[in-house]
Amino acid sequence: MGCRASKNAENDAPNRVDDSINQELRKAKKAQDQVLKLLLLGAGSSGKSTIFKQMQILYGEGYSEEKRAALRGAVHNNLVSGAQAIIRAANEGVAGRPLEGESRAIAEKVLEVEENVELSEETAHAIAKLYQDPNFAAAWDDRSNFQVLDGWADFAKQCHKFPEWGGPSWIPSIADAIRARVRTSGIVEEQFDIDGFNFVLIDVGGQRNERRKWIHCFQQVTAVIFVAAISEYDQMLFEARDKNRLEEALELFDSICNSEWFERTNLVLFLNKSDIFRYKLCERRIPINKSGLFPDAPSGFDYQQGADWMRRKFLAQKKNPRKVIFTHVTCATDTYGVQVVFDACKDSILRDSLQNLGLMPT
Ligand SMILES: Nc1nc2c(ncn2[C@@H]2O[C@H](COP(=O)(O)OP(=O)(O)OP(=O)(O)O)[C@@H](O)[C@H]2O)c(=O)[nH]1
Ligand SMILES: [Mg+2]
Repeated sequence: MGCRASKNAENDAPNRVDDSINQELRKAKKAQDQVLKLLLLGAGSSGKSTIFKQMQILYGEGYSEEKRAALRGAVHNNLVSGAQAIIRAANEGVAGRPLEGESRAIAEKVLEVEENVELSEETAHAIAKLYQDPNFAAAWDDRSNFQVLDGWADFAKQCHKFPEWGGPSWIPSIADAIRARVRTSGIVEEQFDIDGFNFVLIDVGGQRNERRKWIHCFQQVTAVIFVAAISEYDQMLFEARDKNRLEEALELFDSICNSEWFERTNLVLFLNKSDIFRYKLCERRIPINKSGLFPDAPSGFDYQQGADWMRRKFLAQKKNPRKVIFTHVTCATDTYGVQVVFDACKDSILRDSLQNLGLMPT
């Protein structure tokens, strides 16, 4: 008997180890079978789709030639419509100074170009020439006064290289593809396998008329990534020209972070467009309270103080003191920067969702 007892005791030990390994493996498998749903929310133009593109580059199939070629038309439209907006703003006295002489004649031609038309050599060179005009440049500098794409100059700087850049056989670079602006309408989603975990990333349109569609994605969300463009403190909404963009982003964040839908959902706040924020605040010295709407903002031009104020201002919208919101200052056009930030988010999202599933000690 003694011998059997001792034999059993000997056999028990490896079984317990095997059981606990199996249990851990089952837990890990269960965790990996979970679909982790990440929802990108935020106002129009805040940078949601740019983050989405970066995730495709970092964790998806990347940005193939085919995908980039499909964005040629978008880049052409961004370039031409941006130039037209600047010309109108200059000539109508909204920004900069009215164009004169040869530039005025060139500008008239550019205004005649229709949307969705292949970029011609004449238009490319006309825009390259206008880009050198001081009155046109002054209007571009005053771009907070009207609606124009933030990254327009990245395209304008290159169009003198036509046809190597912008020509019929040109394929946008990855940098051009990241900057190409196509307003999102509806809901776009893609699945990514990241470190063996199954993430679904959902991108929605952020302009006001798009937001009624958001509710369709609100169920079983693992984490909301709210994207706010902190550089837009002196700009008006595209869809409502009397509404300050930062004020809109704060109100929207208020409704999301206090929403019953997301009571138990991880919330990550991206304070985005940090590069433009730095340029506006430190180089152009545009005060955060230029609109008069943010009297509690720092009056100086220190980047860190400004970014810290933005963080506090957004977090002050939160009504539940127990709710944890992870914040990151981001530049969505910088692939490496997005990777670093996403790595940090991913770890906290995974830890939290595994705890919620009872797969990890709290
Ligand atoms: N310089 C700079 N540009 C950015 C940044 N994030 C986004 N952009 C640019 O801002 C523009 C708008 O970005 P999108 O990603 O299309 O914005 P969105 O939030 O998806 O906008 P909707 O689809 O209308 O909701 C694009 O031209 C981007 O290249 C950033 O951090 N820095
Ligand atoms: Mg979008």
